[in-house]
Amino acid sequence: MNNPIIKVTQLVKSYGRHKVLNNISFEINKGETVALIGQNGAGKTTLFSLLCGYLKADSGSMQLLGEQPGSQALFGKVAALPQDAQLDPAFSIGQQLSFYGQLQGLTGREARAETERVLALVDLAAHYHTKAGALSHGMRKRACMAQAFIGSPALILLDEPTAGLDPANALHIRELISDLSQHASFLISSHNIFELERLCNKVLYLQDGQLQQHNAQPNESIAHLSLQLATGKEAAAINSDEVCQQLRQLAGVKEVSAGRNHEYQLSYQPQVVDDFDIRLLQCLAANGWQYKQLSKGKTLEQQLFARKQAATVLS
Ligand SMILES: Nc1ncnc2c1ncn2[C@@H]1O[C@H](COP(=O)(O)OP(=O)(O)OP(=O)(O)O)[C@@H](O)[C@H]1O
Repeated sequence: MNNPIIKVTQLVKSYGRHKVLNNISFEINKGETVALIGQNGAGKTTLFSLLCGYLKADSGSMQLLGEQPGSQALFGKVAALPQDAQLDPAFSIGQQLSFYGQLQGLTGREARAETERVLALVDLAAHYHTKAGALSHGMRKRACMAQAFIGSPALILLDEPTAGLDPANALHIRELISDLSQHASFLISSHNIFELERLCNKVLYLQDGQLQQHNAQPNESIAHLSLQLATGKEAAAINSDEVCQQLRQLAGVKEVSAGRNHEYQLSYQPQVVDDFDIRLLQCLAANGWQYKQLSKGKTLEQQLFARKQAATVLS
């Protein structure tokens, strides 16, 4: 039997007359790393706050590991990094994280060892005794993240974990999440969909109070290619309708669409021809078109953008 780590059913949350979450339902299973995406104000933090038990829903039900959000039984099993997580500036981060560990039932010695372990994970091992107020914004953020890792929880909720981090630290945190995802399930919100695309195998997309869900895993029966033609002097003469027409004639092609700057998106059935790339390059060469970039796969941005366009057309 499938026992979801998170089960949300027909959840509704309004602020006054503003219905932020309108009857949303979803499940997250053990071992999944799930992205929560949505525009500013879409309701991501509201959903996180509900899951953490900081806010009460108007209606609907939520279960985390079979328990109600905020339940004492979840202490140590579910960890959260809120968007505006803060540490007390007057105390050392080691003291604060150790205290949190002791609240989870660790002895003083165990809590100190655990704090050292999680601070090392986020490259702050040398700052055990540094007061939170003396850390940079990015270091404080990493310290808060370390707190979320204390005690090896089964479910970790991260609201914008890499916002405000420099690229090297953001990469380090992504790698850390990727390593830890072998042992814990993650729900991660971020505006950086490239990072979510690499980390997550499922995407929850909040829009207008509704949730759309889709797998970030590639569909084996349909493959995608992004092609950009060279933008030299001759490129101005390239007729994109003509390019689309020629590409559509290739065996296995399902769909071709033209974007800006001589960019084209192709979807095709890889099982129809096993040398599709070569045939595509032959087609370009035969027409005198040079490619600037050719990349496999469809980015999450393209998937979401396509969904949005479709929704706009339907409405
Ligand atoms: N305490 C509150 N009282 C009234 N309205 C609120 C409150 N908190 C949030 N909202 C509104 O609810 C909507 C969702 O806010 P929320 O912070 O959940 O969005 P978000 O997706 O996290 O946005 P962002 O990406 O900007 O962080 C917004 O329109 C916001 O103005």
